[in-house]
Amino acid sequence: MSTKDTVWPEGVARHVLPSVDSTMNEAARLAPGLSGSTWIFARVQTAARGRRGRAWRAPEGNFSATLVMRPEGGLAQAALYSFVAALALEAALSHVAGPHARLAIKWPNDVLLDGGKVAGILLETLGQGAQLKLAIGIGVNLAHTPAPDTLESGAMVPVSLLEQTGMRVTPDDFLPMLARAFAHYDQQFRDYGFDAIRNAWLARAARLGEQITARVGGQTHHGIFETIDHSGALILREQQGTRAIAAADIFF
Ligand SMILES: O=C(O)CCCC[C@@H]1SC[C@@H]2NC(=O)N[C@@H]21
Repeated sequence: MSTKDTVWPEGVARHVLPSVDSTMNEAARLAPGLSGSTWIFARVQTAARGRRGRAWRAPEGNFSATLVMRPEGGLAQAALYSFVAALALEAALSHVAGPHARLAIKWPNDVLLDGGKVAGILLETLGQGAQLKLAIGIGVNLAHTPAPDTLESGAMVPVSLLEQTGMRVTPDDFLPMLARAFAHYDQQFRDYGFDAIRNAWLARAARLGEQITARVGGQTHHGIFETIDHSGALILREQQGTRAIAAADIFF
């Protein structure tokens, strides 16, 4: 690790907790009193959650944090931060794992390493109107993976950075790298809009141009993953035409 790795982005605050139920819950508790962007970081979470109400394991040695911030463009743009966060997470992991690590982003925001899920992102809005804030929760399997019997059928195989690369990175060391990468992509978004983020995201997308399956509610759609549109929706080319999918579980 070089001294540059520990540099903290200017104007961003952080709260460090030894243990918490969930950094998302702590974000909701603290948000009304926070004025600027703040990372809420915990060494252990006892009741962490994933997308769609799923449980998320967050033992000591894995990375757990939630960034509370004001989204550029308010509620309309808030969901686009899913892609900003995924790019930042991929960049921070690439920084620690090296340029040859096989990293990719699975739509919308899971980060894959060697084809397995190494990190997940959960977005929640807090407050309304002028008080609107976004909580971006990030969990990374730096050292541990959940036991196979805790996974839903069809879930991506979980992997850890340690097991795939042999790299030992502590959550405390990973936090400034991720915070810097996020500040970089957030600035890109503010300066150049979603197009810049979309292009960078597409360059790292898993299975772009390949056959995938999207499960939306009770319906299953098979097709070619063509692109993402300007709202971040996945464009699936089916035999009868293209379909824009705003939210789904994706299977390879
Ligand atoms: O892939 C997913 O389902 C998203 C997982 C998000 C987990 C992180 S860990 C930090 C933050 N606190 C939580 O309770 N969840 C998110």
